[in-house]
Amino acid sequence: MVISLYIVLVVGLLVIRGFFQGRKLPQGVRRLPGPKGLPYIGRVHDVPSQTSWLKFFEWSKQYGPIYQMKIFGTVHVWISSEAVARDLLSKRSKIYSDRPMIPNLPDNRTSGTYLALLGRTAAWFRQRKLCNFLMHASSSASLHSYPTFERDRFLYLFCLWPDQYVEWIEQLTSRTVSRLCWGTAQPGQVLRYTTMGLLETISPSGSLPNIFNFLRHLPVSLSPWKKKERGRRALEMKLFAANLQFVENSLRGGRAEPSFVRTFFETKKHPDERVRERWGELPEAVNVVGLMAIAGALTIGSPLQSYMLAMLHHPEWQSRLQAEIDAVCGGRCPCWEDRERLPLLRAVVKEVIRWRPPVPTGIPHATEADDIYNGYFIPAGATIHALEWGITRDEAKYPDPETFNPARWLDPSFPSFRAPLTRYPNLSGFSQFGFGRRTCQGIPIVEQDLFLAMGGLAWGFTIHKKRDPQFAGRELPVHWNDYTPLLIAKPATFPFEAVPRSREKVRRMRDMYLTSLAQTRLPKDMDMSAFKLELGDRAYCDDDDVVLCWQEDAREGGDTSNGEGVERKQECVYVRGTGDPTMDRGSEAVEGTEEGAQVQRG
Ligand code: HEM
Repeated sequence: MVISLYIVLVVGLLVIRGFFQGRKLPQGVRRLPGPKGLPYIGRVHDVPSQTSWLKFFEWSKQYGPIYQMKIFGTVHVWISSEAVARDLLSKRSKIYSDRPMIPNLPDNRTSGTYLALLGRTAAWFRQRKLCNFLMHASSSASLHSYPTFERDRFLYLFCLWPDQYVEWIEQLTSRTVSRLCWGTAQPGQVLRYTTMGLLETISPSGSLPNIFNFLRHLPVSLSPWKKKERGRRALEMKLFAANLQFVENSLRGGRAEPSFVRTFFETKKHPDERVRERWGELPEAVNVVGLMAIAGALTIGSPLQSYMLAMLHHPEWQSRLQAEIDAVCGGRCPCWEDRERLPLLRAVVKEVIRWRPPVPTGIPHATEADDIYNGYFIPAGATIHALEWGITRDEAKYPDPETFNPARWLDPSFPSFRAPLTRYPNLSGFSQFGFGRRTCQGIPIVEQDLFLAMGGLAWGFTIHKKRDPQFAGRELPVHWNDYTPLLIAKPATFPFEAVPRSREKVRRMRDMYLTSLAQTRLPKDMDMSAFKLELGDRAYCDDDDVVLCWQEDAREGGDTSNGEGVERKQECVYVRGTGDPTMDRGSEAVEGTEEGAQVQRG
């Protein structure tokens, strides 16, 4: 009886909704073109679960730079032209700056937890202002050199164990944002894990309810997605609370490193009450900082891996880049202060992002009112996708778009060229970071991280295709475009050889690593108790998914280097049974142990 009533109610609501959405349009106004689909479900069956952006781009070639498709009653608009995206998302941002509801995280617009997913609410406005203030304070202090210290650590670990490149890249990015957020790299590994889980929760291809949205009505007991998200969120909250506790303890001891949270606390001590109150209350600041950590933990790793892919397929650009770095830096590794004199390195950074957009489908906006654009009707409540993959393939702006060609940013004959080369190319205002009022706020971090890491890789290594000794040294094939399907896409792993360019450079890398350790190690008596997550802390509810919690001990006398190779002593943060090979790899070493294990190589 209850079920029948429920079905009648749902069908009734759908009919009413269909009636309003199917209403007559004003004279001379048309609906956007687009692929016709089956009633109600639209063309959902035609969207591949892998590299969906290629299909959306293919449709844009057929239907034009802006087209629509109805899926489960919602109008989805796809934009593949930067000009159209700017016309709507930037110039009409008053009605195009909302976010759609995510079926697998249905309170995303209102809960205030994740700024990037909030609707255009007062909380979003406040949080964005705070985010902006914290970013500005940190970037005007050159991000406290954290990206350099972490890059130096990364290069030597990559040199010792290049096969584990994904691990080192993701440690680099998650440790850097952890330090920016909380003044310590300690949370980096758990942050990676909880962020990957959140990506699955919100990505269309990550959880079934995001495609078949009626599944969101299932009770928790019948919904593996809800259970998984609850467990993930519980761990994330525990992590953020531990991080806050750590900063508070460090402040009490007068030894807090610079961080977003420290900056926030400092404003609370300001003599002027208006300044004290300007940035809101602590619980909201904890969420804002947490979101900034999430936003930076994995995104930056994607272009770093794409850089390696690009160098494997285009060795000529690697040689040119090395020549530029050698000429300008005279044998030392590039540093952030060199940026004006390294335009090719900046062009490579930008071209990697253009060639393989890290967020290829974009993060959707939503409309708050009906609109008419060039005679086409866009209804209120539509989901608007700036298809970043398509935008970077606009032949008018990027001739021969499939070719990786950094010259398009350096040579005046290309439409994307901009002078002066001491300043351009840079990432500011680049379409790949979104549009209008929702533009990405992490560009200073991305810019510095990528410049230093790509520059360091080109300085230290020649990356080339691996040869197979069993087949007369034949080159092992490397894919061009096999990317993971979540909202942030990263390349599937590939074989390669990373040859250090000289013995001298390896020696320098080791010195840089040791210096970075010395500069970043915390005093011996530092209170790290906040980070003692328990062995077996559950991240997910499935029995297999157990967080083992390794933490690198970064105190004096903790993480040590024996001067030859590197000895990694870890206490706890690892994850089993996630199906993610990156996560699984470390678990072998800790299986069955409580204290952790020593991993020694090199
Ligand atoms: C390669 C790295 C990154 C890429 C490609 C990227 C890209 C994007 C994109 C496409 C959006 C959506 C813009 C829109 O809706 O129009 C976005 C939003 C955002 N990003 Fe990033 N991002 C990156 C790294 C970061 C980092 C390191 C941070 C750290 C603070 C960050 C913070 C944010 C925030 C706070 C938003 C939400 C803005 C809002 O909704 O108001 N991003 N990013």
